[in-house]
Amino acid sequence: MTTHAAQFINGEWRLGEGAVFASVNPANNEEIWRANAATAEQVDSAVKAAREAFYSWGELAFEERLTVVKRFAELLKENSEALAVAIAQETGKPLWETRTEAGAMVGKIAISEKAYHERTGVVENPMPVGRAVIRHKAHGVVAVFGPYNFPGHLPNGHIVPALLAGNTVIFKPSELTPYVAELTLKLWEQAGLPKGVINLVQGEVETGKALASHKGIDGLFFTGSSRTGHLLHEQYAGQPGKILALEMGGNNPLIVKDVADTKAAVHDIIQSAFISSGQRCTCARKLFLPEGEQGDVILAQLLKATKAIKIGNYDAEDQPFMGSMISNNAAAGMVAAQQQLVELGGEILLELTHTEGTGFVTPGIIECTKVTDFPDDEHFGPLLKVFRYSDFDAAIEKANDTSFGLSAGLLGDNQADYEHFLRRSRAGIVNWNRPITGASSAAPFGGIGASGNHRASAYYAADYCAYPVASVELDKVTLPGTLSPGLTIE
Ligand SMILES: NC(=O)C1=CN([C@@H]2O[C@H](COP(=O)(O)OP(=O)(O)OC[C@H]3O[C@@H](n4cnc5c(N)ncnc54)[C@H](O)[C@@H]3O)[C@@H](O)[C@H]2O)C=CC1
Ligand SMILES: O=C(O)CCC(=O)N[C@@H](CCC(=O)O)C(=O)O
Repeated sequence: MTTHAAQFINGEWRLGEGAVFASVNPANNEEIWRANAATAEQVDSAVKAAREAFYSWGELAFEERLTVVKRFAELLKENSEALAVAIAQETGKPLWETRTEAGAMVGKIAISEKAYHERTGVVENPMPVGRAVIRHKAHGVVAVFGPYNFPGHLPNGHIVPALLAGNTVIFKPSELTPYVAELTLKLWEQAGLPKGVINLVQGEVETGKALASHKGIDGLFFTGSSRTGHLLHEQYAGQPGKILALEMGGNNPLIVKDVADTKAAVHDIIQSAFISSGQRCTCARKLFLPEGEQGDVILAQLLKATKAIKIGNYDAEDQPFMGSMISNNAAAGMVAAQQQLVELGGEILLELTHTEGTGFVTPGIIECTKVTDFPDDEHFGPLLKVFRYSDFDAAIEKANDTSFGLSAGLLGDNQADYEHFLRRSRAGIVNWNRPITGASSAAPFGGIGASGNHRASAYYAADYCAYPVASVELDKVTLPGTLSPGLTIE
């Protein structure tokens, strides 16, 4: 495959001037995309183009910006199958799932429009003299960094609200999913976004560093690993004027207590732990099961159902539940994580196995109750750690024993247990009798601790896309009826 013009800067597709990199289908290693990375100079051109475009884009009426964004939504709908196929080819996720991702991208537009008005609308309050008005203004030029696991939906969750608010954008996608980013940018171009309003810089870490450290950006919206997020946070220290929104990983617990329908519990556990081959930041990593008969029954059913999970190619006619992981390396990393847990005292109940040379793994379940030095790492794949408990409070305490705090859930039929769990749980998403994946775009999405920096995304993304401006206003300069003591104005 030859290189091609993959950098979208100032409304033009340009050849990158950096090193060549490629994207492969992780299921069969077929190359699907190849191009040269953007250099620091090209990143600089993108930032300058975005700055130039900001003045006119930011000053358009909201309805004018919305018109372009709605055209993008129409194009997304028309091209949703092509986009779903591209996401599936590049990530290995099955088509049934990537079709929902393409659908979520369309849904984001109406939700962001509503959030713009509700979260950042104009509010007027009368004052004894004049009125107090709250308005919101765009920050300016913002960088958006995306992860590979939802290469369409998650960057879109930053880009759409950022553009609606009036910012201009430089998008740096994951180097593992450049093809999906390119297709998405072509739709923005077709939608008629003025030149420079959105720019795409593709490349590996060097391109990311050049953008993140560029002095000309006013903000950075990041979804990705906690490790990279922490690096960015350190890099932004001492720059209080720049807005940094970090959506990072999790080490998420799911507790089961007193359920009548054990099959339903098994369903919700599988949806929580193994959807997207465990590559969702919200996935359950730790499962707390009660000691005794109920826990034994659920565990036996879970092992049986997990063993039966269908794994396969994204386009198999009989669709699999799990496709390939993102890469051979990521899959090998999961085998290493499993081995590390065994060395720490974990007991494999269902082995995670890897088809070497591909991203395919089978889901694994490992009993970790006796692991004393449990590592607080996010294992971003289909490996579920099981802990048996005798005391609910002790289970909640152990569930909270993590530096992360993204999602948590209780499967249990007793409402009082849920209310107790909700009070004690330390996470940004706390669910009851539902899987802990599949968060709603109509709610805030973010975590505490090492999972984020209190700039929740999804419905609350509007908040970090604009800053509030408070004004006290009166139509004419007017002398007050009563002057302050000691003043004489004649
Ligand atoms: N909380 C949330 O909303 C979500 C969090 N995630 C997390 O994302 C991770 C998986 O995504 P990955 O693509 O592996 O994340 P990553 O952190 O490796 O990469 C994210 C982005 O940052 C860039 N990047 C990497 N190192 C950089 C550096 N030193 N300077 C500047 N840019 C850099 C990458 O090129 C990519 O565009 C998981 O940890 C997952 O939990 C994924 C989805 C949602
Ligand atoms: O951002 C939104 O609009 C809602 C959040 C969302 O879609 N979350 C998904 C995927 C996030 C991930 O884990 O990568 C989910 O909760 O399953």
